[in-house]
Amino acid sequence: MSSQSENNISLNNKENTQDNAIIVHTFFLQNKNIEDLTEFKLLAESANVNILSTITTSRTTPQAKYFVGKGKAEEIAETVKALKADVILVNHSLTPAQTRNLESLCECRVVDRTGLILDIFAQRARSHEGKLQVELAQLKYLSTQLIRRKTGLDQQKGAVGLRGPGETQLETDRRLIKVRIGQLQSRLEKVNKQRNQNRQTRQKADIPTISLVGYTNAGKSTLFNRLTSADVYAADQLFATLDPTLRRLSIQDVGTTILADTVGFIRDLPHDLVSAFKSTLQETIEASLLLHVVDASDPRKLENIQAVNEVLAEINADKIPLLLVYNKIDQLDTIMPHIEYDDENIPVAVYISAHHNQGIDLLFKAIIEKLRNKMSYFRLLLPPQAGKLRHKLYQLNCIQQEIISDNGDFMIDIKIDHIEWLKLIKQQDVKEILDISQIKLIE
Ligand SMILES: Nc1nc2c(ncn2[C@@H]2O[C@H](COP(=O)(O)OP(=O)(O)OP(=O)(O)O)[C@@H](O)[C@H]2O)c(=O)[nH]1
Ligand SMILES: [Mg+2]
Repeated sequence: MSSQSENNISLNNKENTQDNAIIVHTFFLQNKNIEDLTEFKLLAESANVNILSTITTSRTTPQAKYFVGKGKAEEIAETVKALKADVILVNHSLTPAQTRNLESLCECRVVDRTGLILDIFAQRARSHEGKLQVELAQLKYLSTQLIRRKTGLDQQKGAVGLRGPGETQLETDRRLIKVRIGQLQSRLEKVNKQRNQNRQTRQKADIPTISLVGYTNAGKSTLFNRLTSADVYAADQLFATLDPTLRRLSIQDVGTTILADTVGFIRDLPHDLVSAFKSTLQETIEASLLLHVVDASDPRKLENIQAVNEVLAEINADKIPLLLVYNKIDQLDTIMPHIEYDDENIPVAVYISAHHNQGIDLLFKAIIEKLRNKMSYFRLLLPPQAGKLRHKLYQLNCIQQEIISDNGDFMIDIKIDHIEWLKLIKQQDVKEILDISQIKLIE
């Protein structure tokens, strides 16, 4: 695979040696944000690329042919030759034509931001499901980029093997990719079913899931390890975690919960990638509580929070109770571990350092208070002899309405703090009288 137009989305060559890269970043005049470039360099390093040189330029709008201007493109080509670079990494989404034009001018592979993120994902995926998802996302990306592989792929080649008569190579490639995408999707569906079953078992047992979400490198895995004493890979790399990791976590007053560590988010995440990871993010979508971990020492923390909120909205997880966890406060001189409350005295944010073990007790406290605040609505059907339980419900002050039927059954609607509910149904006498199958959740 020495030809530059082959294997475009894979950065690492076969021998798995480090690629030497030139980084290209364009500042748009209204937004001269140096952190964008810093983050891109970190992305490149996370992909195990050796950065030879960084070329920046300013524009008001992208240029159609090369994205950068013609003069800049020539400068890039000269630098590639002088430094013997293997790849050009461009911190934007390029059109297939721009990639192709830049490749032929510079005689060097060109990978854009999406391609780079996909490459990191491909390197990181460990689970069967993760690998399937990455391959699916890569193929979807490849199919949009296909026109670039022009030479030798666009001519009529006649009916050979799988190809239909009169089909061009490009059409064949498209068709094969479509077939493979279909295969991957049906395999993913199977894996997904299994995952759903596991989740349903947990839901039946009424075990709440707490999901760690947040911008990549915020410290989710470090916190996960801190909370569960697990040994999950945490590193100063972007997208260190790809597959979700689940652990039991016992919390005082709440009981058993499941804590989920998840893939980090990043701004400008391609839409296809989000949808490819939807099933991985399912743990997030169905969580009882989200811990949104923020790197409090990042100058762009507000933008990062915004980017994460956008992805949460995209996967319909924006209605789930959420607690902001400002991490890495050891990097800031002025902030001590504390909880921030809203007007109704409900925790909204906790300031901690996962790495230095500061404020973890406060985090637990806030989680308990936050889950306490979560109300559940049930309709119970109680037999006449359940008087004692009915009395308990009255004591808890949670009965909203009660209807007594002719045969003496009680139909009771309750609104109850979720933790109280979990405690209640654990009591032996309640267990004996309450027919779980008769309980209905009311919206
Ligand atoms: N100074 C400081 N560094 C921290 C703290 N928590 C985590 N880190 C560091 O931040 C880096 C990223 O941590 P991870 O836990 O891998 O971050 P993550 O959010 O899981 O990242 P992805 O899996 O890539 O999304 C590591 O180098 C950690 O050691 C903290 O409280 N203080
Ligand atoms: Mg992680």
